Amino acid sequence: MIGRLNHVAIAVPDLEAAATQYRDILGAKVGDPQDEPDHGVTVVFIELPNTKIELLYPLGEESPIAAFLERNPAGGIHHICYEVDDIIAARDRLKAQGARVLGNGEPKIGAHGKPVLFLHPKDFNGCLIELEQV
Ligand SMILES: CC[C@@H](C(=O)O)C(=O)SCCNC(=O)CCNC(=O)[C@H](O)C(C)(C)COP(=O)(O)OP(=O)(O)OC[C@H]1O[C@@H](n2cnc3c(N)ncnc32)[C@H](O)[C@@H]1OP(=O)(O)O
Ligand SMILES: [Co+2]
Repeated sequence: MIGRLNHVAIAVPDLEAAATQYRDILGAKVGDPQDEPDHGVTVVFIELPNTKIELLYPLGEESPIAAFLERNPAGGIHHICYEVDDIIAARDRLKAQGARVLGNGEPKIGAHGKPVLFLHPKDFNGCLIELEQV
C-alpha cells in the first residue's frame, strides 16, 4: 500500500537557523518558509536527490507540534511521510485493522497541495506517520 518516502519532518526551535544550516553547512537546496495555517505549522522544504526534509516550526496557539517541541527543546524527528495512490482506500484499510487516524479522519490538503492524513505514533512503533496521496 505505501510507496515512496515523500519526506522526513524535523521539528526545530529556530526555523531560520535550521534552514541556514542546511543551506550553508550541509549544502542542500533549501526552499522558502511556507505558512500552513490549517496545519498549525510553518514549513521549509529541503530537496534531496531521493526525498525531502520538512523543517517544522509551530504556527498559532494550537500548533500540533507545540507539545513535541516542549518535550524536545533542541528539536527532533517528528514524522515520516509515505506516498499512497488512494488515501481513502488506505485510510479505510488502516481503520479496519485498528490503526488510529488522527483528527476527524478526513484528509486535509497538505503542503504539496495533495490530501494528507496522520496515523497515531503509538500504533506504529512510536513513529508518527503521514500519508500523502500522489
Ligand atoms: C504542512 C502540512 C503537513 C505536510 O503536508 O507535510 C504536515 O506535515 S503538518 C505536521 C504537523 N501536524 C501534525 O503532526 C498532525 C498530527 N499530529 C497530531 O495530531 C499530534 O501531534 C499528536 C500525534 C496527536 C501528538 O500530539 P501531542 O500534543 O504531542 O499529544 P500527546 O502529548 O498526548 O502525545 C501522546 C503520546 O504520543 C507521543 N508523541 C507525540 N508526538 C509524537 C511524535 N511526533 N512522534 C512520536 N511520538 C509522539 C507523546 O510523547 C505521547 O507519548 P507518552 O508520553 O508515552 O504518552
Ligand atoms: Co509532513
